[in-house]
Amino acid sequence: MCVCGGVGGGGGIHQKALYSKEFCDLLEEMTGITVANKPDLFASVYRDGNYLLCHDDQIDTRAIAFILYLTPKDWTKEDGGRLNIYKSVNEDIPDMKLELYEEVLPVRNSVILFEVCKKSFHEVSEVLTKEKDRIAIGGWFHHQTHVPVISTRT
Ligand SMILES: O=C(O)CCC(=O)C(=O)O
Ligand SMILES: [Fe+2]
Repeated sequence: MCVCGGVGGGGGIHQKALYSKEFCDLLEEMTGITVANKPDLFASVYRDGNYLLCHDDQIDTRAIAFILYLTPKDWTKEDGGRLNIYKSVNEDIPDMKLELYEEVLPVRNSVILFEVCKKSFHEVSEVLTKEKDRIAIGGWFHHQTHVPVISTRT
């Protein structure tokens, strides 16, 4: 499952809101996954020439990944830095053959959420501009109970 949305009202994402029961309940309503209310958080900056190779995010009890883009307002397709989401063609060996499912432009103040699972392959394509930084805040909500990791790729 993969959801894209906007952050309205100029409020942005606050740590307090992310750590609230209300937000976890909303995630559960949207995804059917029960998560703990202590997500890991990270901030990232990709500059000209930076990229992230394809991976599935699976580590420990990660359940739902989220990324909020804080890119300049005028980020375009030509600037690169897309989040490419792949779909697995082979059910039994998920990383054997991947097809591009969606290319997400990191639009300022947009949020993407996706389930972390053995098929959640994605990558960040190369940033192609010297003028703009691809800044984002992201993280992972964890399963409340332990779910064994199938693959050790990250
Ligand atoms: O910045 C993004 O769009 C994705 C980053 C990512 O996949 C990661 O940090 O694991
Ligand atoms: Fe990732």
